[in-house]
Amino acid sequence: MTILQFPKDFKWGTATAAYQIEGAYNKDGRGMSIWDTFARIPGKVFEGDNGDVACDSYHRYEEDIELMKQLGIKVYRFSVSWPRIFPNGTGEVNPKGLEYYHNFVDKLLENGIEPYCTLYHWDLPQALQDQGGWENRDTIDAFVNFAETMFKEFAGKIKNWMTFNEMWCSAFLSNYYGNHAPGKRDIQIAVDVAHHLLVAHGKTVSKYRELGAEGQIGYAPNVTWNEPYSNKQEDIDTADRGRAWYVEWFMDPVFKGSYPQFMVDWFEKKGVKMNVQPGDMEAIHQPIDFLGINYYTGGVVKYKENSDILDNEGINVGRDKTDIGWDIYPEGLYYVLKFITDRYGQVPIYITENGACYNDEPKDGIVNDEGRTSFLKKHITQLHRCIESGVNVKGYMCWSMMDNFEWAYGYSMRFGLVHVNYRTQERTPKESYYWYQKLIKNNYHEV
Ligand SMILES: CCOCCOc1ccc(-c2cn(C[C@@H]3NC[C@@H](O)[C@H]3O)nn2)cc1
Repeated sequence: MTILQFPKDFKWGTATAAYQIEGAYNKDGRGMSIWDTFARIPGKVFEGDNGDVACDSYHRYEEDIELMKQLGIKVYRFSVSWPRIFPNGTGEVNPKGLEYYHNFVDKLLENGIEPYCTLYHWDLPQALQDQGGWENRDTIDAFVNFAETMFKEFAGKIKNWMTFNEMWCSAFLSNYYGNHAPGKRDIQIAVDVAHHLLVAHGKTVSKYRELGAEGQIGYAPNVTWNEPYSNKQEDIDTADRGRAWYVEWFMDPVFKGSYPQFMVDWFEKKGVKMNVQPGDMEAIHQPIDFLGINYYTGGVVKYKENSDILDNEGINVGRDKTDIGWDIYPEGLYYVLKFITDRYGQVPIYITENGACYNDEPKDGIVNDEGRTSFLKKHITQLHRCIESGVNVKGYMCWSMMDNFEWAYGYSMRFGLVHVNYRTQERTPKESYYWYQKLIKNNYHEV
């Protein structure tokens, strides 16, 4: 047996997001978000599920934090519901919204758990969407205003901030594929939204520096690793596009101050214009303190003309899959993190999401989710390879602390270390919870 020892101060944690767990959608002054609206459109979400109640964590956060304490996590990644703080997106602050997050963060700190706060995890106030949402550049300043309010209100309590979760999903899944809110299907809108999100990120980082806020700030892109189906140049090129759509498109502007030219050329060939205003790239290109990485899966891609925006199609090469149908590809984590480090240097990295969907149910009070434990073992092994290879990994946050609203899949797909009975709200730690508890206690993984 070999011991894979993690660094002494490695930050083991878990992650969730407001719309997916809080519920209380209309409680204490919260305004509507685009996901409240989207989930109410027939056919958009599995069986018409929505986040009205979710895991009811708005009322049960003390119980949830007790489960986190027993798990032994050092850090907890959560997101703030923008419409709970600004029901109309801007203007009047909702004091009950601030009060909720003060109580929540105080309880985390009381239990020795460091809060890692994501400012935007997809729940844009509907009032701003009514003005054009992220297509409208005015939303950039609305976001900076929201962020500034949070930085000032939680100064000294929250010292780890992420601006945006998975910009690729907010831009392309939501405005090109249309699977997520607001559900548009227009590549030009998607590219414009991606750009506005990046400008909002950069302006928020600048505001954070201007305030002299204590702590660190970063963001959390989602990445994948695409292997070419063959050594044909057309397959290699399409695999590069597949990677760059998630990695370079959202990281080059931050770390290099420019978009990857080969992708700009590709999008322009597909009829997309780059609507970049003077000063935008400089605004985006602000030094950050850490990079969050969300990794779930990777794939093998083959060139196929006009198959979709990248002219590539995924090929099923027979890898095992989780219950949501995603390939289990742990090595992809190693390859993508090495690629990122080679391209952008030793930026501190936190795995801000990694986890698996397995829909096991309790039997006699036990949830034997061995698939999830196996997935975690394989990915944590690859993470150790990264550390051994010089990747500056500082922490790992398992997605997710508990089963929750998995967007268009509703409650049909379970990613939690803790099972949630949505009828009774009973929480049941799964066997993977106990494996992760031991890993955290030992700070090593034995293979
Ligand atoms: C139809 C074409 O499809 C192309 C790829 O489509 C997807 C779908 C989904 C994802 C996806 C989902 N998740 C999990 C969430 N991360 C944040 C947190 O809220 C989790 O719930 N990460 N990535 C990526 C790509």
